[in-house]
Amino acid sequence: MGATGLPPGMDSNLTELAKGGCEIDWQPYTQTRFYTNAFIISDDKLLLGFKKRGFGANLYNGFGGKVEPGETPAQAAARELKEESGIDAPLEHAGVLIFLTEGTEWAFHIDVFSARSYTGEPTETDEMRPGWFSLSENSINGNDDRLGVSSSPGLPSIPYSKMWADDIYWLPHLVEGKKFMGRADFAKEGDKFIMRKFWFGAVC
Ligand SMILES: Nc1ncnc2c1[nH]c(=O)n2[C@H]1C[C@H](O)[C@@H](COP(=O)(O)OP(=O)(O)OP(=O)(O)O)O1
Repeated sequence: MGATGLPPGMDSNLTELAKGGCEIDWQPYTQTRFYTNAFIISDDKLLLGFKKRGFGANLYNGFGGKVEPGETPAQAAARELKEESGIDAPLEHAGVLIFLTEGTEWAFHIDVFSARSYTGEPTETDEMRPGWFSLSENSINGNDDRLGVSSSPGLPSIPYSKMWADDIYWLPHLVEGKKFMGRADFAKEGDKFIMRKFWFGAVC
């Protein structure tokens, strides 16, 4: 923990939402690389993409990627959303996720965005297969989404067991329209990423 009791890399204006994992030190890092991640909410539905290749393949996630030189995070988020799902949306900043993997000297700084409307039709691309998931309170949105029963006809509940392990701690907060910041340190075991330590806070 830093001097304020928050993990390194966090702003000071945060109220703890969730923390856990092993009693280990936060992984040190010397560089930061900037990424984006965007989530579309429409009525009681959430749009996710199934990542077909590359980093995070076979997981559901928001749409995003690297911030290119000369871009703001908001511009990168809009571009990545269009490239990966075919849609445009009035994205608003929703939070920041600092994400580390064991053995790397750098941290992902992921600016997370959300929008409550969009234009265009979500379309499968080389990288992502978009799909809608129910946000209804009647759908079971815990770890075992296989048992999920959605009240949005035909829609499954949010597939947390097939998403990055940190998402369950901040995505419900984003869906409620609240801002967050947090950190998750992962280890790599074979081709799997295991979350070792995490901390998430609400922005006051
Ligand atoms: N732990 C965790 N939770 C939620 N989301 C993420 C993570 N780690 C992550 O990396 N992400 C997100 C951040 C980004 O949206 C993607 C990673 O981007 P990706 O598309 O794989 O990046 P590149 O392929 O390098 O970039 P582009 O080529 O798309 O610019 O996952």
